[in-house]
Amino acid sequence: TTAPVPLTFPFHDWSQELSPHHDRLREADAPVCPVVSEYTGDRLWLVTRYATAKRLLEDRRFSSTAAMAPGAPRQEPVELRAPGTTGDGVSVLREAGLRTVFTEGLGPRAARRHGKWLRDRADTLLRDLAECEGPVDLAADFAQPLAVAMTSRVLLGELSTEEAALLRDRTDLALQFCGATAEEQRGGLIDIHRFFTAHARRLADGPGDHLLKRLAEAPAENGPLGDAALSEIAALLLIAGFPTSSGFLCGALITLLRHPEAVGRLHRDPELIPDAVEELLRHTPLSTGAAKRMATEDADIDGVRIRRGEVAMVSLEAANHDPDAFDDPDSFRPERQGPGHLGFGHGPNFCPGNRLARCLIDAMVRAVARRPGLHLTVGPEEIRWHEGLFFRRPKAIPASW
Ligand code: HEM
Ligand SMILES: CC[C@@H]1NC(=O)[C@H](Cc2c[nH]c3ccccc23)NC1=O
Repeated sequence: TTAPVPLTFPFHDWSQELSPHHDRLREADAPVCPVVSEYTGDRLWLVTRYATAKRLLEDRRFSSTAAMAPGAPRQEPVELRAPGTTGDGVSVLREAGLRTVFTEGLGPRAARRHGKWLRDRADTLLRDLAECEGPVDLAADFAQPLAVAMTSRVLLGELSTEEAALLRDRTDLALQFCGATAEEQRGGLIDIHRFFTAHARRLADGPGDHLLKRLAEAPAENGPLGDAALSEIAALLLIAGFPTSSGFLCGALITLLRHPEAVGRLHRDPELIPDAVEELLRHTPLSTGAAKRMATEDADIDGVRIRRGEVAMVSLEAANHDPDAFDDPDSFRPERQGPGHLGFGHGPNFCPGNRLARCLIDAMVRAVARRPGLHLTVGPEEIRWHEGLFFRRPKAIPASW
């Protein structure tokens, strides 16, 4: 008998329909399954069950930093590091003693400070669209401009329309599994690095109260941030904060428009919006890849021996759809009670931007709930998606009132 051919990863589910592999893996006995990276041939472990995912993500023997190191087994075609950079902005922040400034700059106070104008911007964008005749594109003219506004005013400083377009195109190029050669992807990473080498200091010194300014002006333990460190940090804010927010807002919008009765309930009772935001974060798949951790010592997870140096990946979207954790997981139920979702991960690398992201999503949902009757003008299966992106995003969301 021939050994079973291990699954290759990723599963190529570029739309919001989760791959049938996830169901099969969850039903199979092994909650930790061997897969092979389609692009590097590296052998990796994949976790798809909620309980196993939480346990692994809070297990200190599994390191995110080690999984990013050069030469580590990996899912992505090219290492996410421009030549001459560490490719690990989180460690640059830690070594500069700026993690507290960073997390506070993204924390509840920042979310409250920016909440008012984010809601006004979301409402204005949607009101202007409501005055248009015929169908509108909620991706290009609502979700993405809202994500750009947040990235500019909260994270990086005032980006021009051209700069935002350049950065969106280069992050799409760099952060994808297929659709570009390895050389083109490296070029995308280099262009992002070049952009911030040229502009990070100007953005930090420019107008506004954004995070890059707060980091550049903070009294770092090891002296103020040099240009190279500032550029790495700016690239981290972009890569972690922009394609994720933009893709998520688009995906969450589609989920809302497919559930008009839920939007009607939120219109009548806006107090339900925060719970709806959490259910959107559970239900809406964002990453087509997985959160990766390298074992820094041999570890047994659910009877599977993961050896030191091997990399385990957690599919957060599979865990968020685990029937053992969530009743009828594929249905969108804003009033659902139950365990916390893993839409922002779990454990030491839990998303530090989660408060700001919740505030952004809340602003989007509030604007949609104020104008019920908005609906897709195509069937959900007709929506076209950017194929291959790490963070799913549709090419357009045709809608009308
Ligand atoms: C809807 C929007 C967002 C979602 C769904 C999201 C989700 C996540 C998830 C799941 C992780 C954990 C990855 C892992 O465990 O390896 C993460 C990490 C991270 N996120 Fe977010 N995020 C969003 C927006 C943001 C924003 C706006 C920022 C602002 C800069 C941000 C900054 C980060 C950073 C720096 C990390 C790495 C944390 C670490 O490795 O210690 N995210 N995010
Ligand atoms: C190389 C593939 C790429 N590498 C990562 O570390 C992230 C981890 C992650 C899972 N869901 C998220 C949502 C927002 C931000 C990050 C994540 N996912 C990826 O696809």
